[in-house]
Amino acid sequence: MAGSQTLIKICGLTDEEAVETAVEAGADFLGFVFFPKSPRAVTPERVVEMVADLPPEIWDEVKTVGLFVDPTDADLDAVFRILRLDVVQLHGDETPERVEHIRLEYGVEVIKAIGVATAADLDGAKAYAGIADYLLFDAKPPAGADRPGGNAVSFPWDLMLKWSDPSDTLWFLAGGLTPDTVGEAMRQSCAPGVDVSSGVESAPGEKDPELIARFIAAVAAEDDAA
Ligand SMILES: O=C(O)c1ccccc1NCC(=O)[C@H](O)[C@H](O)COP(=O)(O)O
Repeated sequence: MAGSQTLIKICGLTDEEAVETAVEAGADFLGFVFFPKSPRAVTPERVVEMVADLPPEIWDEVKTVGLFVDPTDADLDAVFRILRLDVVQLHGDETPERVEHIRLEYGVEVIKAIGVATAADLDGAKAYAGIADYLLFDAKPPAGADRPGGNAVSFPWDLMLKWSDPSDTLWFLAGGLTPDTVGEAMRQSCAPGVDVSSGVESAPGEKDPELIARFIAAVAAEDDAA
């Protein structure tokens, strides 16, 4: 396992080979999408199958993330009855109070996604700093998109240099990253973590193991060079 300083989340995993590649290459977070309209949507039963053959010792280093959009407690219960997740990613309009409730009620870490187009969007994120365990800064969806994330769209990475947070909550840069762009994105944003979905796919919902390995190697190379 390679391992790197910058946290790496591979999101929208849908098959065993991609999961194994992500783990072997050194991903820190494995993301599974529980948003029915997504081409990456999975069931909790399917996630149980996908991770079943991973060596148990990896769970000291790797976290499972379930991605939801404005979930009710019933939505979360339906997944947690079958699958124990380490982290819940909230990609909708969840309030800080809702983030806090989910952390306490489900005993999980929470990643709160924040849509970014301009520096003004960073102001709204401050309400979640120190409440969510991690923030994830993602591009706002294009007009007419049928999902709030996973759209292969970027925002200006250097906007993140304007982010200041006394609580030092860890954060991910997301949105349209690829193996070819992630190094430059890391240099421009100084992100402590990076997240990718579309950029490691051959088609929506079909992860490409080679692209996953290249993405993680590119992050490690940038870490080594820094
Ligand atoms: O992936 C989806 O289909 C999705 C659906 C609903 C909300 C969020 C979704 N994806 C979020 C992500 O995969 C990432 O956290 C992030 O948006 C980066 O995606 P990408 O631009 O595809 O790399």
